[in-house]
Amino acid sequence: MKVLLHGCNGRMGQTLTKIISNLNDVEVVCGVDKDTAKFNNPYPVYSSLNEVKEKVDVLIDFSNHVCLDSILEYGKKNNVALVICTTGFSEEEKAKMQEASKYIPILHSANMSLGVNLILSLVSQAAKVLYENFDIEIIEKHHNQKLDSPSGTALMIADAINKALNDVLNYNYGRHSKTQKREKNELGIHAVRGGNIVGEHEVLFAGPFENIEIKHTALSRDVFAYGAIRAAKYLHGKPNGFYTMKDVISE
Ligand SMILES: NC(=O)C1=CN([C@@H]2O[C@H](COP(=O)(O)OP(=O)(O)OC[C@H]3O[C@@H](n4cnc5c(N)ncnc54)[C@H](OP(=O)(O)O)[C@@H]3O)[C@@H](O)[C@H]2O)C=CC1
Ligand SMILES: O=C(O)C1=N[C@H](C(=O)O)C[C@H](O)C1
Repeated sequence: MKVLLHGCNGRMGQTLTKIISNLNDVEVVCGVDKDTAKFNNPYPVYSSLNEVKEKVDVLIDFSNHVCLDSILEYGKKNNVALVICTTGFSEEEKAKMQEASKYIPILHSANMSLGVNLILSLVSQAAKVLYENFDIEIIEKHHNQKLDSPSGTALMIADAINKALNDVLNYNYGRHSKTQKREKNELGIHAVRGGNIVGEHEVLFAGPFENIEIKHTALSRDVFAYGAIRAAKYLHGKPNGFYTMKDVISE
C-alpha cells in the first residue's frame, strides 16, 4: 500500500515515518509539509499537495485543520482514500468531510488508539446507568505544544456520552464561574497542558457515595501511528463513504 504522509515533519508524521520504514506491506512514497528540507526523510517532501507527482493509495493526515480543503480536493481529484487524524475541526469542516465522502472513502477519528475507541462504548453504557445520580466530567491532559483545546478526543467522548443521553447535556468548558453551582445537565470538559504528556483522557462519574473513573493513558505516539496504519489498510479499496475507528475495530 502506497501512502502519502500529510504533515510528515510533525511529531506524528515522524513517528509514522519511523514505524512504516520497518513494514514490508506499507510504503511512504511522499510527504507534504511546510518545510521541505527540515528532515532527511527517505521520501520526497513537497510544500503543497498540488506538487505531488507520485501515485498513492491512501493519504494519512496529521497536520492542521486549516489544510482540510486542500486534502479533500486532492483526494477527490486523484481518487485517493483519506485517513484524517487531525483534530480541531469546526462543525462546518466536519460537514465538508461528510460531503466529500460521497465521492471517496474517508475515515476520520480524533483518536486512533484501540483503547479510546473502546472507552467510547464503555462511557456511553455507564452514562445511561449512572446519569440520574452522578455528575459527569471529562479531564484531558496533553503536552505543552498542542494547539487545540479541549482535545478532539475529549469532544468525541463528550459527544458519545451526550448521544447516549439523548443530547440533554450542555458542555461547560473549564468551569470558571465564581458564583454558580454546578447544574445537573452540565458536562464539564477540562484541558490540562504541560511538559511532554502524550495524551490522557479521564471520565469521572461522581456520585453521592462513590466515584467511578474511566481513564485512558497513551504511553507513546506509536499507538496512534499503528492505529492510523490499521485504518489505512482497512480503508484501502473500500467503497466511497464516511468511516470511523469503530468500523475498523469491529471488522
Ligand atoms: N487522531 C489521533 O489519534 C491523533 C491526532 N493528533 C492530531 O494530529 C495533528 C498533528 O499532531 P502533531 O503531529 O502532534 O502536530 P505537529 O505540530 O507536530 O505536526 C503537524 C505538522 O503539520 C505541519 N503543518 C501545519 N500546517 C500545515 C500546512 N498548512 N501545510 C502543510 N503542513 C502543515 C506542521 O508544520 P509547522 O510545525 O511548521 O506548523 C507540522 O510539521 C493535531 O491536530 C493533533 O491533535 C495527534 C495525535 C494523535
Ligand atoms: O495533539 C495530540 O498530541 C493528540 N491529539 C488528539 C486529540 O486532540 O484528541 C489525540 C491524542 O490524545 C493526542
